[in-house]
Amino acid sequence: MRSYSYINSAKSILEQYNGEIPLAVWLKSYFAANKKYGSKDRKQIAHLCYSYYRLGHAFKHHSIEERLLLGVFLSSQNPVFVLQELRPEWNEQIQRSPKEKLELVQTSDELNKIFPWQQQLSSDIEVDAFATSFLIQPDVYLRIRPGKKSLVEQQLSNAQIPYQLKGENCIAVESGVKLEDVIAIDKDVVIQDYSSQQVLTNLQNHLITKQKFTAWDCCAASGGKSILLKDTYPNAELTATDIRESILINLRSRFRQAGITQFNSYVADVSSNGFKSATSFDVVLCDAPCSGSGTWSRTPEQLYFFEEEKIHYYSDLQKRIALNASKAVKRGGYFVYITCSVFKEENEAVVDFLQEKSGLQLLNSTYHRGYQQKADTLFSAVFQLR
Ligand SMILES: C[S@@+](CC[C@H](N)C(=O)[O-])C[C@H]1O[C@@H](n2cnc3c(N)ncnc32)[C@H](O)[C@@H]1O
Repeated sequence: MRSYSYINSAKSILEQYNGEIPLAVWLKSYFAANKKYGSKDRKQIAHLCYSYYRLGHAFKHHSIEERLLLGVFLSSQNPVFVLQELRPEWNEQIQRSPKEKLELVQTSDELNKIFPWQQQLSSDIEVDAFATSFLIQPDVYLRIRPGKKSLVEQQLSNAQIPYQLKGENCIAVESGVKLEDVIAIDKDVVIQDYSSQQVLTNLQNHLITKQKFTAWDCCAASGGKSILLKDTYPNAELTATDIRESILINLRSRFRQAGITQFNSYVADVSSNGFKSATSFDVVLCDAPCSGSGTWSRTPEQLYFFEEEKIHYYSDLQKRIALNASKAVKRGGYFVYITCSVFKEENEAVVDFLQEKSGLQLLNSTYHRGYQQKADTLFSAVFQLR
């Protein structure tokens, strides 16, 4: 295919896609229905589409074609086929940093427009660095499970997969690497973002124990934080709940792989009026549903399609879930509130609300800032019921 065909195919996709389902899922079924694209074509076209959304709300007055070229220039680090033909002078500058490249092409301050919700952004997040991070594809991270480090390093080396150790038990690999055939996922490693791996460090500063204690992961999804908790505190007696049975089926299957056999899991809508847990726990984890704004460089289509009103929707839901869940904390026990959002209304405002309404005392709160290291940004706050 020629460059202009790639541009036209990407343009046609962008005109049809409306952001309702993840772009990766949408593209998969689009390419399955359009067999004429070979694997190289699919890669080029997908890269163009993702690059378009990486611009967020910048360059909105440009045509789709021009935005596709700008997007692919600003968010690629290696020469790109379409630029070779259509903007060879940009390909020569491709290895410059996104900020330098923006200076080459911008007519006004477009960096400020990539992420337009600066009023809602937490003051702990550096605006320019955060906006620039959308132009960079984050890495994929593996958390090595206890006792598996040398095995995992050996397996990656044997398969000649380049990797980088980031701290004791974290490995970064480039996105797109096929890992399933090389490593036992969930048994030996968990695919988990770098910042996501850090969210229990504040709890670990307060709760240092090898003893048994009870823990409830009240928004467990498929159990990423639950497995982290069990690896950190092997004697934790875990209960995992979620509003969706379908995701708990995934959790049970992952737990099987992970060798976690003793646990409770059931469906619970923790936001509902009058919800009350029948049991109380030493530790409650509340990894609440959120805008996901700290993870949008993985899913830049969400940056493009996000509607500001959603921030209030999530904040309200988070307050209801967190307050209901906080009532299940035993005296002396801990409550950990987590989101992958960068909006203060979803984080600092929920912490203030909990301090006012729940009787919990805030011990610490942190942004786990991944935006300058090709990772997600998460927020965590640890409370205690004294
Ligand atoms: C951010 S995800 C949790 C991710 C998970 N802890 C992990 O590490 O993989 C939030 C989860 O909250 C669940 N959820 C949404 N509303 C809920 C509610 N009212 N009660 C309980 N869970 C809810 C969602 O189904 C979703 O799985």
